[in-house]
Amino acid sequence: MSASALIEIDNVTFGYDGGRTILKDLNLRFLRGKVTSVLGNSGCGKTTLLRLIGGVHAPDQGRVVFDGEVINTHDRAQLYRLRRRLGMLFQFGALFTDLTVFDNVAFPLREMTDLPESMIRDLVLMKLNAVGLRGAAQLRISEVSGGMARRIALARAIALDPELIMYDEPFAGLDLISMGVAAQLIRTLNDVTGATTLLISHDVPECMAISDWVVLMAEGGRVVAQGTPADMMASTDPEVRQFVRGEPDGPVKFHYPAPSTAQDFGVAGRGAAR
Ligand SMILES: Nc1ncnc2c1ncn2[C@@H]1O[C@H](COP(=O)(O)OP(=O)(O)OP(=O)(O)O)[C@@H](O)[C@H]1O
Repeated sequence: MSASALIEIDNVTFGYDGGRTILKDLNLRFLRGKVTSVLGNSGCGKTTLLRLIGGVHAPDQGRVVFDGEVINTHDRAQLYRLRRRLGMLFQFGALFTDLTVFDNVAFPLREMTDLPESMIRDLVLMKLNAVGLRGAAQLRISEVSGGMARRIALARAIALDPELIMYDEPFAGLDLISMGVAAQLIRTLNDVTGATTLLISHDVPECMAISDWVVLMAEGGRVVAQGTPADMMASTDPEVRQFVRGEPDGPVKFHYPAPSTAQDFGVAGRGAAR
């Protein structure tokens, strides 16, 4: 990949509290203006990667670089500056249920800027318009559907015009139509705002449909493969094929290692089991 990376993960190794290594010697680049998806099975370290980029944790080894600056989790002023440039949408990115849709989106603008209320109003309505919910501005969060709530959270995540938008499982719990809408929105918002998007998810078809680049990660933060969605779909690597085609069995086993069923259910060789 070229030099225009917004985020660089250089030889990063990390374990929580110095415990088990979650990411080992990880190297990745996320290019400016692109939508990149990181796919991988549960527990392989995807959320951990987002936390390192957000400066929540520091790597044990290696460095995380944001726009040429090494993230230093001890430098509070730097973190504050970097986080203002980041929009994060977490799986259960809680909206304030007692507030209106409008006030939820206005929240980061009121907290982080000194803009006059008239300008906040215009910005909020613009963001809501971008997610198709300008007309819902005065509803309370308790009155909106799950799919709408996700779009509101999205409008809130982009309220401050972040340069990097990170999504953690943005499709979780959505029905197929809402999922398609959310996916297209993520793509559109990236392109319209000129942001860079990083997405972690289990939902392969949605990620393939909207990403410029896809990274398949496995246990320990091992990068199994990366490439364009077309590259990934055409891959003959059994591990990639299993993942992108959702094949039930392949190198990654469905079952967590366990004693044999015969042993667990007490049916081992009937005659033999006493
Ligand atoms: N705060 C924490 N302290 C200790 N261990 C953690 C912490 N957060 C995550 N882990 C462990 O780190 C590993 C990677 O977790 P992570 O959430 O990054 O995976 P993931 O790929 O995002 O999984 P999922 O797709 O299920 O969200 C898991 O084994 C998890 O149990």
